[in-house]
Amino acid sequence: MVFMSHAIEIEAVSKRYGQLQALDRVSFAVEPGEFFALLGPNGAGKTTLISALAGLARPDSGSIRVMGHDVVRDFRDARRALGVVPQELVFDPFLSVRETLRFQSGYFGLARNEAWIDELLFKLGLADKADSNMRALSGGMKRRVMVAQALVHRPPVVVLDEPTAGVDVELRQSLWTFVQELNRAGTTIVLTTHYLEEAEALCGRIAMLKKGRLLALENKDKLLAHSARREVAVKLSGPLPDSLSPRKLRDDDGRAVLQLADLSELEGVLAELRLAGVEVRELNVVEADLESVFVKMMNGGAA
Ligand SMILES: Nc1ncnc2c1ncn2[C@@H]1O[C@H](COP(=O)(O)OP(=O)(O)OP(=O)(O)O)[C@@H](O)[C@H]1O
Repeated sequence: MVFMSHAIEIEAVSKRYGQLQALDRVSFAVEPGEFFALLGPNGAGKTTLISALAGLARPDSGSIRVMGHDVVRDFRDARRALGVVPQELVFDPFLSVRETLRFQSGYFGLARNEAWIDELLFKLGLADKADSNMRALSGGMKRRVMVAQALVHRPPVVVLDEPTAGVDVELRQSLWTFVQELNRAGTTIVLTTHYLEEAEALCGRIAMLKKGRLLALENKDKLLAHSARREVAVKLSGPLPDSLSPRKLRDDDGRAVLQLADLSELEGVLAELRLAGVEVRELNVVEADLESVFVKMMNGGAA
C-alpha cells in the first residue's frame, strides 16, 4: 500500500492573543487534490490559521503538517510545499514584476525558473507588465502578482486568503479559471472568501469557523441538502388559509412565502390549498444557498 499523507493536517490547534482565544482546538484535514473553502465572519480566526499554516504565527498548542511536514519542526519542507496568497498586498515597490518573481524564486533556491515565470505572467495577464515597477501597478494587477508569487515554486498546496477582495469581475473570473486549472492538474486549493457564491461554485468541502472554533465541516452538497431552509413562494387566487399561516415567512410581491422543513411537505401544503378552494397561480421553490446556510450556522442554529 502506498502511504499518502494529507495535503494539510491540522490537529487541535489553539492560539491566544492576550485574553482573546483566536483559535480553539481546531482540527481538520484537507486531502490532496481538494478544492476546500474556509469560511467564517470577520475575526473568526481564518487568517490566524493560515499564518500558522505558513509558519508565520506559532500556535500555543497543537500541530500542523503540510504534505506530511510539520510546519514548526520541518519548516523548510512544509513552506516549500505551500503557496500562500496573502490578504494584504505585500511587495517591494522598487522591484519590477519580473524581479519580484525572480526574487521569490531565489528564496526557494530556484535559479533557472524563467520559463515558469513567463508562463505565470502569461496566464495571469501580466505579460505586458513584466518590466513595470510594482508601485506603478493598479491594485488588481498587484493582486495578480501576489498570486504569481505564491505559485513561483510550484507548490502542491495553495492557500488563497480573500484573493478577490476588491477585485473587479473580470479579474475574479480569470483568476478562478486559472485556479481551477491548477486544481484539475492536481494542486490542492484552500480558499477563504467573503463571496459565498464563489465558495459555492468552486469548492467541494467547506469548513466554517466562528470565534476560533470549527462549527462545521461538510461536503458542500450535504451542507446544502441538510439546510432547513426550503421555501416555496405561491401566488394564490384568494387569501392564505389559516391552517397555513404558521408557515408563512413573508409576503413577496403578491406571493406568500412559506417555510417547508423539506420538499415532501409541499404535497401537504397543496392539499390544504385545494381543501380551502384556493387556486395556485404561480409556484416557486427556493432552494437553500450557501449564504443562507452560513447565516444560519453563524447565528447559532444547526443547518
Ligand atoms: N497579532 C494579533 N494580536 C492581537 N490580536 C490579533 C492578532 N491577530 C489577530 N488577532 C485577533 O484574533 C481574532 C482572529 O483574527 P483573524 O484575523 O484570524 O480573523 P479572520 O477570520 O481572518 O477575520 P477577517 O475575515 O476579518 O480577516 C480577531 O479577533 C483579531 O482581532
